[in-house]
Amino acid sequence: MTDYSTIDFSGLEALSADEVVTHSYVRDIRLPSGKTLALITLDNGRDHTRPNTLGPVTLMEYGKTLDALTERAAAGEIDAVAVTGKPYILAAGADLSKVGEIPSQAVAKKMAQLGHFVFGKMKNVGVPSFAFVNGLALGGGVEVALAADYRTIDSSTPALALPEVFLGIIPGWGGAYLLPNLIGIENALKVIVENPLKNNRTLKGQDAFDLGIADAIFGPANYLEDSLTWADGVLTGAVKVKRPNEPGKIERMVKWDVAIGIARKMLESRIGTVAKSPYAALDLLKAAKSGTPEEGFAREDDALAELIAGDQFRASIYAFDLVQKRAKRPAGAPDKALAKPVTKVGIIGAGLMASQFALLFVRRLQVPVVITDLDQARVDKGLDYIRGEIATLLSKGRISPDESNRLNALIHGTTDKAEFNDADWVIEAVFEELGVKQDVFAEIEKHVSETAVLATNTSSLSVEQIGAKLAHPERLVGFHFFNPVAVMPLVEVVNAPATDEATLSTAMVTAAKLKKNAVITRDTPGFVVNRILAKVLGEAMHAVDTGTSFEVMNRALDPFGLPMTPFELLELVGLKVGAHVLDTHHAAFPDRFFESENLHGLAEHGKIFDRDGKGKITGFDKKAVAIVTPPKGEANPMTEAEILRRVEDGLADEVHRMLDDDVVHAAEDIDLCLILGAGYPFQMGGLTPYLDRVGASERVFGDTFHHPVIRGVE
Ligand SMILES: NC(=O)c1ccc[n+]([C@@H]2O[C@H](COP(=O)([O-])OP(=O)(O)OC[C@H]3O[C@@H](n4cnc5c(N)ncnc54)[C@H](O)[C@@H]3O)[C@@H](O)[C@H]2O)c1
Repeated sequence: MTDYSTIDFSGLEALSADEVVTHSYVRDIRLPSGKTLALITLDNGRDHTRPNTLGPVTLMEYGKTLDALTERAAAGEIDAVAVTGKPYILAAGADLSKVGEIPSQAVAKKMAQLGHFVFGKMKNVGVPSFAFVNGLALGGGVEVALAADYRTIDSSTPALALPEVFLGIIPGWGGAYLLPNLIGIENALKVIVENPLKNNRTLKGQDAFDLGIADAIFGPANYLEDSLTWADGVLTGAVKVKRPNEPGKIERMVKWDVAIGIARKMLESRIGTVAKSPYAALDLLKAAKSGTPEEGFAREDDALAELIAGDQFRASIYAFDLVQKRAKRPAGAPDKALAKPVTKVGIIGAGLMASQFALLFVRRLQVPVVITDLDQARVDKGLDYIRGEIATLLSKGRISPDESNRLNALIHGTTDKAEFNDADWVIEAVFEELGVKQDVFAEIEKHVSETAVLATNTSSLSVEQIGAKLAHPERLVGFHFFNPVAVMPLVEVVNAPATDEATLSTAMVTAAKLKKNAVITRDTPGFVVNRILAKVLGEAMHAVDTGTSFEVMNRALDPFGLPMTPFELLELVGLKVGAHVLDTHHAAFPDRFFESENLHGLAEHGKIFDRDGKGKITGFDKKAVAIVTPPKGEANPMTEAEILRRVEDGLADEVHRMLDDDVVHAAEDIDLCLILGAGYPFQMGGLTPYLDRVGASERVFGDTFHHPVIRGVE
């Protein structure tokens, strides 16, 4: 058992020279029964935009406060202790930028132990302890509350979460042990593993109460008074605390391991096995079934220290920073003041992509959206989809009946291009054929005003060539969404040679209004995401074309960390689309990109995998394997390691060229595109830190993309 009192934590303050200290202010409150409750308020003295955080100095002060209260409890001066936060905020957890500066695993371990040391004092204060979760509580903020005997929560709490797994670490200040023992294993898995991986989903006050994280819930109007009265009831015995989700014997003996097993399978199929933190969290949750809190906390210390010092946490911090900062202020964005107002949107094509972004435009811009296609039947199909989605949003309570009526009234479908006359933003998503797109724009230009902006959703054609028949090519910009549009946060904004500043600015401002992150790219084949994926998929197809088995190829890139295997990705984007993308890249860069006859064969055949009734992969389709397998004697199979190395080196070369050619402004933009447009996991930190870490950058161009290389410490 760790005796935290013997550990010297004094070195840790150095890590937080500029820590904004969250102070612990204490005041005594007389409860209705006459008992005295010492209320600690955590407050960093800043406004609500700077939540309380928990750096080493803060924790040490909180610890000293609890020491003083322990003495007062022993002297009989107080009957209870409670902790709450400044208005609407309990605490947002550790200051992660500082955690990233931890120099060694030994220091990381001390940081983990400091949390346990301090929060342990709450448990041992000698009188009943309460946490009043009066608002935002994230990570360590939740663990402050879990350390108390009882909790209440404000129903207006906007977000409560243990997001650590998302950032490559685990809830290591008590969360991984205490939460499952409070709310049961299935609920704890949701909070600690599933939600972080679902785009970092958080709980509202009511959700947290329903899961059993809090024992009582009160509205914001009299939250503190109500919590104090309730606490008084607990002290006097008038209130009996019930914990229906607390795990019983049967749950521990039967359900626990089963739930962990199911979660593990879910993880393996969704994110592969490369990301360490979700699996470390699973191991801790599994072990939390039995043993003392002290044993659980010691395991948390070890796991947290190892992860904090490792590559993946540093990579996550880098990725988090990109998404928080660089994505919000895109490199090379022109003056916003140049942007033209968008008061009516025209959409050409009512297919898969067009109908999805028609919905997005109407919801986010709240302006009339007119959609067209080759004939009325196709228009109607697109409209049916959009209206169906609006109905679903309404039935789920995501929009009000008024909003639903408004959106339906704003959407209009037609085959008459004259209805585009007053549109000031027109975007096309017709077939991916140059001639078709050129003709579509030449035709629409006859209808729209002089100043209307035109946008193309092409995935890989040249925007310059698409605009070749335009009288005003300066008004055309690439605006490349990713499927599914509602989920994928990226838009590649393609700045073609003729595109003028006002058009580019309109595109950037429009992307922001759509709540998408825009990255500006040059007008080069595949822009960023498809060029990288074409490289990966081309190498993968080349491996099987030359005789590597499907099994070997399909697993070879696992360490690279993409959320799915190359073959799964090909089926997801569609085999025909995939073949087309490879052809386009081969045509542009014949010396570096493979095309694949076999992929066309697979596209004709229609599938690679066998699947069960629920769509789950059960194996490779025999016919697909036969199509690709070369005749005996011609086969020259590769090993998994050879394929991985080819892909890594090929990507290092490609990214290096992209930067030389100014396809984007910096390596960070390529990383951002992969994270936001291809689901590349945070734990990998984007593509370029990965290529540096595995040595591909050095091998290929004798340098690294990042100086210093983003990696962990010993
Ligand atoms: N599917 C994806 O994942 C994806 C992702 C990003 C970009 N894109 C790009 O979006 C575009 C559309 O792709 P999609 O998957 O939505 O295809 P789709 O086949 O589902 O839709 C294309 C629609 O355009 C219509 N159309 C064709 N010619 C037209 C014309 N002259 N006037 C009006 N309508 C016309 C077709 O009838 C069809 O309904 C392509 O350029 C594609 O590369 C697709």
